[in-house]
Amino acid sequence: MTARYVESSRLPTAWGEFEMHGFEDAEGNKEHVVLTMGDVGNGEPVLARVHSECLTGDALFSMRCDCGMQLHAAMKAISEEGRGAIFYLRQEGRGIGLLNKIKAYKLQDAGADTVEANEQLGFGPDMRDYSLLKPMLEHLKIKSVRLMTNNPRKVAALEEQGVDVVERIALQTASNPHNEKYLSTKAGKLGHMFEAQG
Ligand SMILES: Nc1nc2c(ncn2[C@@H]2O[C@H](COP(=O)(O)OP(=O)(O)OP(=O)(O)O)[C@@H](O)[C@H]2O)c(=O)[nH]1
Ligand SMILES: [Zn+2]
Repeated sequence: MTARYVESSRLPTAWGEFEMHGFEDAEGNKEHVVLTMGDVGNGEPVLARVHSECLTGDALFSMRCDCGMQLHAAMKAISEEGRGAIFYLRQEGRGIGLLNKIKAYKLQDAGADTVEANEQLGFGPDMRDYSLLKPMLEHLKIKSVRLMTNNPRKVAALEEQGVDVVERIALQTASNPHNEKYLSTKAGKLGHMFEAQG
């Protein structure tokens, strides 16, 4: 997959002013954004988050997952450093799309875990393709990152794009009764690295 740079603008947010860079991915017919703060192209490792779209968590305050809280935590961390980048990839539902994610939630309400629900719908557990990061990283001249994630596959994916992941920073948010099973499936079946919470 590839993405074409289109335009940039300012984006003032609750966590300060970011620069928003828009990319178009003709293959997936999707529009993606990268939010940056400070000079990310100066060669120093960039505090970065690769965030997969989650309409329910990012915009609708869902408590079924930790996406919204992770996005806010990443924006806050970047604003505190005054420098960083958030790659906001439109790969809703780990790449299966919003309507299929709703179908997966329905199956989860009947007892399936996140991975089983995807499989029952005929999808792999994680359909995301990170190759469209490459043109974004090149455009922004980012060669090394300190990556905020619990997902080892994201670290591997960035390294495959030729980016040096000099550090992985855990991005842990609080669990609640609605997302406990989701978080434990991520740790148990998807290899996410969570530290024990007291
Ligand atoms: N198919 C499916 N996708 C989900 C479900 N819950 C959340 N998602 C999607 O999962 C994506 C977020 O990925 P996660 O696996 O939660 O976390 P991650 O981004 O890989 O890892 P971190 O960097 O640690 O956050 C978003 O695109 C969500 O829409 C679910 O139950 N089923
Ligand atoms: Zn989510």
